[in-house]
Amino acid sequence: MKIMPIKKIRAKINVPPDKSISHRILILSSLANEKSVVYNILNSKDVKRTYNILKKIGIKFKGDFNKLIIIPNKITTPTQPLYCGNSGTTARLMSGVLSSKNGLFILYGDKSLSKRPMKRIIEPLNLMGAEIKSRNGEMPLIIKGGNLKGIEYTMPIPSAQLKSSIILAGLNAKGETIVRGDKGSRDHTERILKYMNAKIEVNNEFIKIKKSELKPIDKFNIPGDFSSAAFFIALGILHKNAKVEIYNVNLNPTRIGFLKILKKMNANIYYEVTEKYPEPIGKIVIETSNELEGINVPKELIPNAIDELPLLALVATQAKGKTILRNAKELRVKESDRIKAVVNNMERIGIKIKELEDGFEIEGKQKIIGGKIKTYNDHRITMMFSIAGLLSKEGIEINNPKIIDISFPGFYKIIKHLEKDEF
Ligand SMILES: O=C(O)C1=C[C@@H](OP(=O)(O)O)[C@@H](O)[C@H](O)C1
Ligand SMILES: C=C(OP(=O)(O)O)C(=O)O
Repeated sequence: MKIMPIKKIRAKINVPPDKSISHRILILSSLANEKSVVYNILNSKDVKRTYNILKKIGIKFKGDFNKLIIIPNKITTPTQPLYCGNSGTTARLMSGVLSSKNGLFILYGDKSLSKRPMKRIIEPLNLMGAEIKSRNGEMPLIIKGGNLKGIEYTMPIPSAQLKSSIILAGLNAKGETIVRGDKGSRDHTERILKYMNAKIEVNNEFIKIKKSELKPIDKFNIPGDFSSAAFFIALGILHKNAKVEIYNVNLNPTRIGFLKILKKMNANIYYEVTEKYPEPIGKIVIETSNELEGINVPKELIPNAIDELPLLALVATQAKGKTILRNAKELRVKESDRIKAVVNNMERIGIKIKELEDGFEIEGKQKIIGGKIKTYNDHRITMMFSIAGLLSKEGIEINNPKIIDISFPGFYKIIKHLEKDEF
C-alpha cells in the first residue's frame, strides 16, 4: 500500500477506545465479586488476547465488545498454554494475576514478545512466593501460582506493566504490598481499583495494596485512546493546511506527556477536559503549526509519552533547530527496537537522524521525500510512517499495513476520510 500526500485536512475524528484501559477493565472485572457490564471495549488484536486467556481460565462472558457482561468465576488450570500474541500488557498483567492463583499456567507469545524482557516481573512475583520459570527471563513463562505474601519492592524502571503486575498479585496476597519507584507511569490500574473499592493507597512515594474484595464495574466509559489520537495530533501540527478536532479522548495526566512536549515546541494545540471521573476525558483541537522549535525532551515527561516518542521524531523534522531525545532506552524493548526502527526508516525517506543509545538527535527543517519503509511488524511504527506518507513529497510504501489491528483497527479508514472537509 502506498500512502500519498494530501493537500488539505479539515477533520473531526473519534479514535477507538483506549487499549490500556480495555485490558485492565477485562482483567479487573473478572476478579470482582459479581458480574460487570462494560461498554465500548477496544476490539483490537492485543485486547482479544487478554479476553481469550480470561475465557480459557474459566471467566464467563456474554455479549460482544460493544456491550460485554463479565461473569467472574473460579480460576482453573487450563489444558493448553495461554497465548499472549504480540501483547506485552497481556503477558505482564496476566502473570501478576496467575501468580496469585493456585494452579499451573504457561504463557507464551509471538516472535516479538518472546524477545521482550520478563525478568522485571519474574523477580518481584517470585519474591512474593510464585514459582515462575523461564529461559533467560524470556517467554514462555511457566507459572506455579498461589499462596503469595506481600512485599515491599522498588522498581528499577518506571513501567506501568511492571507496577500493575505486582499490584494484581498483591490483590490476592497475604499482608500488604508496597511498590516504589514509579515515576508517573500510566495509572489506569490504580484508578480502576479505587473505582472498584479496593484497599489501595496511592501517593507520590508509593502504592500500597491489600487483599481486597472488588465491587463490579458499572457505567465505566472507556474513552478514546490518546496514543491513537497522537498520530492525528502530529499530522495536524505538521501538515501545511490542517485543522483537526479529536473528541472523547482520554486526557489522563499520566498519558499526555506528548501534548506537553508539543506545547513546549510551540505547537498550535488546545485541549479541554470535559469529564473527570474515573478517567479525564475531553477534546483536542490541532492546527498547522509553522513556528515549531526543537527541544531537549525533559526526562520527567518520558514515562508519560513513552508510546508517542517515535512520533516525536517526525515532529522534530519540521521544527527549527535540533531536537534531542535521551533517557528512552525502553524504546528498544517494545514490539520492535523502536529507536532502530525510527532511525532506519527516517533514513529510508530522506531524513538525517543520529541514533543514540537511549534516543535520537534530529536537526529540523528537513524535507520528507518518501520511499519504502520497513514496518518491523510494529503497529506504531507502521502508523507513524503512514502519517509521514501524508506529509511526504513522493508518498510512502508500507508492506504489511494489517499489523495496525494490534491497537487501532480503522486507522486507514480515518486516513481515507481525511480528504473530506468536515468543517
Ligand atoms: O501498562 C500499559 O498498558 C502499557 C505500558 C507501557 O509499557 P511499559 O510498562 O513497559 O512502559 C506502554 O508502552 C504500553 O504500550 C502499554
Ligand atoms: C508497547 C505497546 O504495547 P504492549 O507493551 O502491550 O505490547 C504499545 O502498544 O505500544
